[in-house]
This record gives sequence, structure tokens and C-alpha cells, in this order.
Amino acid sequence: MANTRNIALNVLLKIENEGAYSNIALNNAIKENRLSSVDSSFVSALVYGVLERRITLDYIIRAYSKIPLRKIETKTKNILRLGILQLLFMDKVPDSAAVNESVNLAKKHKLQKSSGFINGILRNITRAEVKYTLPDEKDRVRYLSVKYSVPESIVKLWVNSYGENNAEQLLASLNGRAKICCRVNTLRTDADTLIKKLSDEGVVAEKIPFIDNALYLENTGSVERLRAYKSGLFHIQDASSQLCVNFLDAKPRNIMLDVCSAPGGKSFSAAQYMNNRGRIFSCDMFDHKLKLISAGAKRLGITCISTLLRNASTNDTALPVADRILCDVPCSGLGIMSRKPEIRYKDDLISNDLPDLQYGILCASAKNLAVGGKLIYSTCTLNPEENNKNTKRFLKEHPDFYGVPLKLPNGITRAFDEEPYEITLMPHTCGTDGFYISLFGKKASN
Ligand SMILES: C[S@@+](CC[C@H](N)C(=O)[O-])C[C@H]1O[C@@H](n2cnc3c(N)ncnc32)[C@H](O)[C@@H]1O
Repeated sequence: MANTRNIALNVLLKIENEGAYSNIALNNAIKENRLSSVDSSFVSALVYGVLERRITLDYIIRAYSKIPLRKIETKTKNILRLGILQLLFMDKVPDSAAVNESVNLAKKHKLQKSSGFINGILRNITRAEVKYTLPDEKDRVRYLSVKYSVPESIVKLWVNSYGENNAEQLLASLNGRAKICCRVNTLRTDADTLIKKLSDEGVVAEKIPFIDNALYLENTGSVERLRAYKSGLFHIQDASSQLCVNFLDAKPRNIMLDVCSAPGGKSFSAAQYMNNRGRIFSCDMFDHKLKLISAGAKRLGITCISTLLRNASTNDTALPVADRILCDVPCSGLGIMSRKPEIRYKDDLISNDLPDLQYGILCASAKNLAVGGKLIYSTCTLNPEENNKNTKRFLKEHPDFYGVPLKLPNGITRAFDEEPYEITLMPHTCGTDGFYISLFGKKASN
């Protein structure tokens, strides 16, 4: 029988010590250990549970431990986090199993001394009438940080930028798995046919109401093994990214530049809007990532994409004047925390350098836009410095550009007051990942 708790511990250590991505580390562990679907679900619940609640769990450890948290070595700390998660946040695990299996795990890792320490803390928690009390609500930032397990710096950023109401709803939306969405490959099929084919493979697919050819998927297991996927009938893409490409409105025979394009999802969707006619230059500054685009395009039967190794901020490779430009810039990723919960613990989350890099990419790319063309600047983050402030500055410093008002579909509402040419999508207002989209046009010169 697979030792699921040990597998979860090893995945958590890979993420914490080696900076591995949760989804990749978890998928690898599931494959390497050939886990059944029940065991895979349990290991996923343990790993994501700890990642989503780490700050809360550490707060509880601090309350029960005589040793300061920073002095507890990483393995012991993670065994404790796993144990407390099972005791307090997983209904189906009996207390005795949570305690005994944690102690066994410590012994398995030859942590004899720690096993007593772990046993003591977990047993004290089981005996306590009130398991833990959150910090005083008057210290709002600390209270929200511990309650939702998000660093105080992000809580502060969101409360100050989007108001306390939005911030709390955003924080509450982070835990629990985000829905899997896909984009129907309209070059090969249509939504109804794909839904039927997926259903034949046991996948439940449902149309996303606010955007054509977008589906929610459930019960997929590993997507890559599906026949419909192998036959290139869809690609995975959140509804927010699909909306972004929809606003770009690429047409057949357009020339399009996707300046930060890997792994290629938005280029693929645009190629479908263009009916695979015209040309998309899909650029990125990493060669290995361009290979992902080529492979994806091949699987989907897209031939209008040319990949190009290029640094978008220096504009050192000549590109044609384009009808459509997409600047889907590198960002802090605060909008996809429910998909990658470990993002919140990165040290340099609110970087002072990113907004300038993004602004540089936007300015350099805009030079290639044709009069009458459209340019989108987008990020998958929720930070006005990387979003609204960058685009406001762009319009101020580029009088030959103007903001194009976005026509929002039913079901997509603004969480706060913004300019008509931009929208910050939030999980609680739009049911999407957190995402920012802004749309620009270029004036004819006099
Ligand atoms: C947000 S991701 C793009 C996602 C992509 N648009 C999609 O939909 O699949 C940003 C990409 O920008 C690339 N990148 C970062 N800095 C860059 C630069 N200076 N020039 C070009 N690409 C860059 C990264 O390698 C990354 O693949």
C-alpha cells in the first residue's frame, strides 16, 4: 500500500526546498508512485491543504510549541503542518490516525527526537476544547492574513487597492481548486460535438455562459491522456484568458504579434479566431518555451503561427507592422493563487522592478501597431502597479494611442471603478482567475 502521507511530505519538501511547482511535483509523484485515484485525491488534498493554509497552520504551531517556529527544522515543520491539517481541516481523517501516522512519518525519516515533539503538540491539540483563536479582529490585516493564509503584504495591497469588501471576498475565493476550463478548437470541431466526445470519455463538460467555445471540465483525470486532447480538439485555458483573446478580436488574414507568448495558449485561441489564415508571430525570450508553442500548434493543427526568440523589452528583432498586438506580460501571478497556492509564499511577490519591465515591453511593442489596429496589455495578477497604473501611464505618455472601451459580456462585472478600456477580473465577481485586460487603438497621424 502506498504511504500517501510520506508522498505528500516529499512533494511539500520539493516545493519548499527546491522551489518546485505544486502541480508538476504532485503529478510526477502520482505517476512515479502509480497512485490509485483514491490515493491521488488524498495526496492532493494533503499537499494543497498545507499550501493553502500554511500561514494558519504555522500560527497554530506557534501557539502550541515551546520551540520558536524558525528553529523547527523543515521536515518536522511539514510533518506538523500535515498532522494539524488532518486534525482540524479534514473531516474524514480520525484524530488517532492523524496523530499516529504523523509520529510514524517522523520515525520513518529518523527524526526520533522530533517524533516526541510532534506527538506532544498533536495530542495537545486533540485534547484542547478551543483548538485555536484567530488574532484580534481589530488588527484587520493580521487577522485576515492568518484566517486566509495570505501574507500580510498582499492583504494590505488588496485592502488598499480594491477596498476591504473586495479584498475579503478575494481572499475567501483562494482556497479550493479552481475550475478547469478549455477552449474548443473551432478549426476541428464545435462545442456540442466536443461535449459529446468528452462525455464518451467520462468527462463532464459544460458551456461557459459568457464566452463562445469555452467549456468547464470536470472529472478529467490527467487531461493529456484523453483522446479528445490527443486529437487536438481543445486546449486548456482559463475563461479570463479566453476573454482576453476575445477582446483582441483577431480576424482572418491579420498580422498579429504575441510578444510574450509561451506556452502559447492565447496565440492558439487567436489562430482559431483567424480561422488559421494570416500570420501570428509568437515570441518569447526562452527557446525551450518556444518548443512548447510549436508542439501545441502542431497538436491543434494550427499552421499560421511562427515562433520567434526575442526580448520584447528591447525590440531588437525587426517585426512587421501588425493589426493585432498582444502584450501578455510576465507578472507577479497574484490572480492564479488558487491554481498555484505556493505563489503566495514567494519572497519577491510585490516587486518594484516588474512594473517598469512590463511598461518597457508595452512601449516597445506598441511601436509596431498599425493605425486602426488593436493592442491588448494583460496580466494574470491583481496589483494596480502592474495593471491600471502602467496603462494609465502609457496613455499619458503616448498621445497617439487611445483606450478602446471594452464591451463586457453578461456575467462579467467590474469589482471596482475602472476606466472603460480596462477590466480587472476577479474570482468573486466573474468566476474566473484574477486577470487584468486593457485594450488600445492607434490614431492616424496628421
Ligand atoms: C504570462 S506568460 C505568457 C502566457 C502566454 N501569453 C499564454 O497565454 O500562454 C509571460 C511569458 O513572457 C515571457 N517573457 C518574460 N520576459 C520576456 C521578455 N522580456 N521578452 C519576451 N518574453 C518574455 C516568459 O517566458 C513567459 O513565457
